[in-house]
Amino acid sequence: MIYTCTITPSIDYTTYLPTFKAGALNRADEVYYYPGGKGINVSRVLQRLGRDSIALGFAGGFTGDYIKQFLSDESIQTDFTETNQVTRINVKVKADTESELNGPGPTIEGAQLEELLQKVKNFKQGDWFVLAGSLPESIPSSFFEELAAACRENGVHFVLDTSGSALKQLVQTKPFLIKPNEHELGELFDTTISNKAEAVYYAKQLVAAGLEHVIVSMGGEGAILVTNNLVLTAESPKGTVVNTVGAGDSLVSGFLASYMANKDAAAAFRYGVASGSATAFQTDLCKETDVEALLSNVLIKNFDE
Ligand SMILES: Nc1ncnc2c1ncn2[C@@H]1O[C@H](COP(=O)(O)OP(=O)(O)OP(=O)(O)O)[C@@H](O)[C@H]1O
Ligand SMILES: O=P(O)(O)OC[C@@]1(O)O[C@H](CO)[C@@H](O)[C@@H]1O
Repeated sequence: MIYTCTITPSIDYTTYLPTFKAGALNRADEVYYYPGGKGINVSRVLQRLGRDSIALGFAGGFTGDYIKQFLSDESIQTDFTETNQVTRINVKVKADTESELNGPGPTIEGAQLEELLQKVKNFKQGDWFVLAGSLPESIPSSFFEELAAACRENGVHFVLDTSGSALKQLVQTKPFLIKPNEHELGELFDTTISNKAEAVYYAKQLVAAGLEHVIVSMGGEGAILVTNNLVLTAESPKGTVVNTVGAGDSLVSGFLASYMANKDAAAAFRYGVASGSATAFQTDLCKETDVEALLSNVLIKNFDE
């Protein structure tokens, strides 16, 4: 089974308007209320690609109920730990520029963390655990290290998509896959990454330190993949960008769905990049037919030093 975990879920209140003026009253033409948070997006795309998963994490209040109902309507199993706080609403403004306003994560009590840890300890060999999204500073990083250790002990593949100091700490647990974007990879090495050659240079250091698959996503520029025996670059397909929220999560889902089917990292990389772009080209997350239609437009090359 694949388990996704979103410590800080959200409702993504996604608004479309021609122009946005800070400090003025703006009126949107269209609005959408999607369940969000990176692990939840991964579960939603996996479901669209024909893979079951169980979405874990913390949810509470009327927004938490909305998220659970929405996922249940999409036939996605959930096993959230209930909090007594209202799950955040993240505001996404799609106008002449894209702006985002994300709320803070919840405060989680010790007993609630313990509940999640016990769930992870019960995973079986060959299961997958995708920990994705921001990890509140109020939760000690030792907790996430315990989750990673439980995965290692039970033969569970650990996939990590987070940022900031949490990424710095957890990269040392040598996940099966990490997928930072170029800014997150830059933060990890206290530098700025501005092209694929630089991304490859730093991703190689992570693989040398024991990570199995490092994908660095670079928005409209595509992505790179480094493993022990592959160094690949991908140019993403061209298209009309509508909403890039969740594009990175779609890349992760596409990679995992394909990798589980064929155990072929290069093919999975192509599928992941196509999934990311398919999401960027529509309001909601991609569907399987959108991904299949873009596959041949992803240009994969071996990286030449
Ligand atoms: N403008 C774009 N045109 C085509 N493809 C895109 C575009 N933006 C994103 N993508 C696709 O989606 C993938 C992931 O995008 P990106 O690097 O923006 O992820 P991210 O920063 O993790 O996003 P998020 O956190 O919103 O999920 C890219 O590798 C690419 O395949
Ligand atoms: O605040 P975080 O946890 O870093 O990111 C949360 C978020 O921006 O990421 C997802 C897209 O990847 C959205 O669904 C969600 O609103």
